[in-house]
Amino acid sequence: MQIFSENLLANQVAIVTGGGTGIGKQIAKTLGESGAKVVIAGRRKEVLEETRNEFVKEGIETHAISIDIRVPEQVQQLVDFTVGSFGKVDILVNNAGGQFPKKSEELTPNGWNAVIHNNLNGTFYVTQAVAKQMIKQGTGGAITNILVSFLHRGAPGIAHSVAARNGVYGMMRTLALEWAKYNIRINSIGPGLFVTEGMKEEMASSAGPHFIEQVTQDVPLGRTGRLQELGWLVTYLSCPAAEYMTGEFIVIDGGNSLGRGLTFVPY
Ligand SMILES: CCCCCCCCCCC/C=C/C(=O)SCCNC(=O)CCNC(=O)[C@H](O)C(C)(C)COP(=O)(O)OP(=O)(O)OC[C@H]1O[C@@H](n2cnc3c(N)ncnc32)[C@H](O)[C@@H]1OP(=O)(O)O
Ligand SMILES: NC(=O)C1=CN([C@@H]2O[C@H](COP(=O)(O)OP(=O)(O)OC[C@H]3O[C@@H](n4cnc5c(N)ncnc54)[C@H](OP(=O)(O)O)[C@@H]3O)[C@@H](O)[C@H]2O)C=CC1
Repeated sequence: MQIFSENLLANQVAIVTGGGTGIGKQIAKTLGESGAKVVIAGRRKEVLEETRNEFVKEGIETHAISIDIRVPEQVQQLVDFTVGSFGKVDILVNNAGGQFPKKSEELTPNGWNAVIHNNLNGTFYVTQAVAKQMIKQGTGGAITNILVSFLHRGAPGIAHSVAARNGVYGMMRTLALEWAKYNIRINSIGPGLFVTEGMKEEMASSAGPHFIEQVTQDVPLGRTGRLQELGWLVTYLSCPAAEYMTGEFIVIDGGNSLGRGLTFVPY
């Protein structure tokens, strides 16, 4: 279903980290279907090339680059590659990230650091490098971070990830203030459960075969999210309709983070 005009983001250039798979792939596709030129970035070259070929067949102007967001020099290569390919960058989606479930008392310092480094440091490196380019261009920009729905509530088994995402949240609020004068807006999205291969692999070892059904039972809207719904939300945040929004965190989880609700109802 095409919700937005196919010219909405014409002449806009978007970078999507982790754009070769899952949520990032769908976000990049939806931005492309609204007219944006897209650069997808991740570590696995073959996966990126496969996605790029798919997009190009669909008429989306796409380039792909293999980089690790944890390595500042490679992050700069991503920005240079984007500017070299499409002349500028207007939209950034910080989607690359993830974690592994582990009881906190069993987490090793390396395990903790690995997740903090990827989700917090990596996101900062990309955000800073892209924003410097946007400041140089002088035409503003829209940055969206993909975080998690349980940011403020907490989630047993993934303390490292919740800590890192809250770090990104704090960073976002501060950068929204610092960069408003450049008309660079920065917002975040908190997805609930969206079925992707990455999510299934991550949960496979610890959560058991019925994980998805169990989580879905707690979702008032009674289903998992559709990837397209995240694509639309990022498109909205990246387009002129959201020009007055910055520093915000939007949860999209079918009501899951409301919990089970009150047991007492007055009717
Ligand atoms: C959870 C309850 C929620 C209830 C309701 C929820 C509704 C929404 C649920 C949605 C949850 C979110 C889903 C997603 O995020 S989907 C995304 C899926 N993709 C991923 O998560 C990718 C995960 N992987 C990575 O990002 C990287 O592999 C990672 C950063 C984790 C590690 O990379 P790195 O290359 O640095 O790792 P090393 O191999 O060098 O290891 C470093 C140390 O980390 C330990 N480690 C790494 N992986 C694991 C693992 N799978 N299990 C245990 N430990 C791991 C590793 O052992 C090293 O430590 P040591 O040296 O001490 O051994
Ligand atoms: N699916 C879900 O229910 C939810 C997902 N999220 C978050 O959404 C994002 C996407 O998740 P999803 O699509 O499900 O899972 P994926 O595992 O498919 O997505 C993770 C993507 O990030 C890339 N990536 C990870 N680390 C790096 C790195 N250091 N440098 C460059 N790229 C990297 C991966 O590519 P590669 O391995 O090739 O580098 C991959 O494309 C993640 O941040 C996840 O935590 C949040 C809430 C719920």
